[in-house]
Amino acid sequence: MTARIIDGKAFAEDLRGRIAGHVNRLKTDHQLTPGLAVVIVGHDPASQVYVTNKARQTAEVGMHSEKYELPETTSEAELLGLITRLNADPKIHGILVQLPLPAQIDPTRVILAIAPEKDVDCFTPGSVGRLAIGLPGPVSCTPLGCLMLLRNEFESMAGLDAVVIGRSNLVGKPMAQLLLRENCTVTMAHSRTRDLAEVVRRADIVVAAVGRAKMIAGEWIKPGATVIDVGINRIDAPEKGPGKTRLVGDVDFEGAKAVAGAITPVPGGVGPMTIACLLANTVTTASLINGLTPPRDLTA
Ligand SMILES: NC(=O)C1=CN([C@@H]2O[C@H](COP(=O)(O)OP(=O)(O)OC[C@H]3O[C@@H](n4cnc5c(N)ncnc54)[C@H](OP(=O)(O)O)[C@@H]3O)[C@@H](O)[C@H]2O)C=CC1
Ligand SMILES: Nc1nc(=O)c2c([nH]1)NC[C@@H]1CN(c3ccc(C(=O)N[C@@H](CCC(=O)O)C(=O)O)cc3)C=[N+]21
Repeated sequence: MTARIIDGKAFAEDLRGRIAGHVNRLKTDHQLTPGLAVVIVGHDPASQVYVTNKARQTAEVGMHSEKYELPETTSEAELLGLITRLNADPKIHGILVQLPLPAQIDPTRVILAIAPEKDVDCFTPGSVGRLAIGLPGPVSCTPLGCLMLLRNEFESMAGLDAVVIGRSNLVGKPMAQLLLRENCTVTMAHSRTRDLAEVVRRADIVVAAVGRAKMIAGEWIKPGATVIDVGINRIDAPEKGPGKTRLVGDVDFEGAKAVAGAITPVPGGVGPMTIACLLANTVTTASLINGLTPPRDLTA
């Protein structure tokens, strides 16, 4: 069996088209231009990829975008000061602070400083709580993107065995919540999981969000399973020339493709969906801040 390749890039393009339509309507009917501020501190390679692709696509859908690139040595007080200014800025409806942050900055303090109504990453306690009890609001961008791709694959996910590898607040935990909401039987795996291969072997749906190049082997995958690869890892690519690199996921793509039913590639899978969902969340928060009902087709 050779897996079908899930084209996240095309799906995201379609989603961005719908977002652009909503942005246009907010502009003409309500004189409202949704605005997104992205803050990056230091040089995490996955964050760099994210920022580059995001700035262009934000402009393409007609939104206002601001980018703050702060040096690795930025203090926690400086970052909190910037967030306070963005919280008060009426042009800004979404604030995204890229993780990971350098060691001198406590991510929890930063997350708690973000105005809840501008929390497009779904990081703050209120947003996380709403997601957990099933109330409407922004949903973490990457899990939302994965969910949209999965819903496109299945008429129903009820009763399927799903394993999420990784338990971060950014990806693993909210992903598990969404799969549970789809009535999957969800297993969460992490660095202390015993016999990960055996856990993965049982799964009809595998979501890998670890950050280790090709660590999920093809032989671990159940024949016919759907594999969603969230990982973004930059590895050396001497075949492209000296000093060149390329992006790979957490799954051994070639190995898994031979057994899986469907699989997302890296690049071109989850990454573009994350960006589209970030834009969708900014439309949602811009609407809510202005007392408007957010478009239903952009949320979970
Ligand atoms: N494509 C996209 O749009 C996005 C991609 N990413 C990428 O996804 C990956 C994960 O991101 P993020 O969740 O933020 O990462 P974190 O580093 O916050 O979390 C990694 C998780 O993987 C687990 N883990 C580490 N080693 C192993 C192992 N050997 N076996 C099983 N589990 C392990 C950790 O377990 P423990 O908790 O026990 O330490 C942890 O829960 C990264 O590559 C990141 O760049 C992230 C966001 C969006
Ligand atoms: N607060 C916070 N929220 C995040 O959502 C977040 C974060 N911090 N820190 C970093 C990770 C990483 N991440 C990516 C998103 C899209 C691509 C992406 O667009 N990927 C393209 C890459 C294309 C290319 O340039 O080759 C693809 O996979 O096709 C990559 C990485 C979001 N993250």
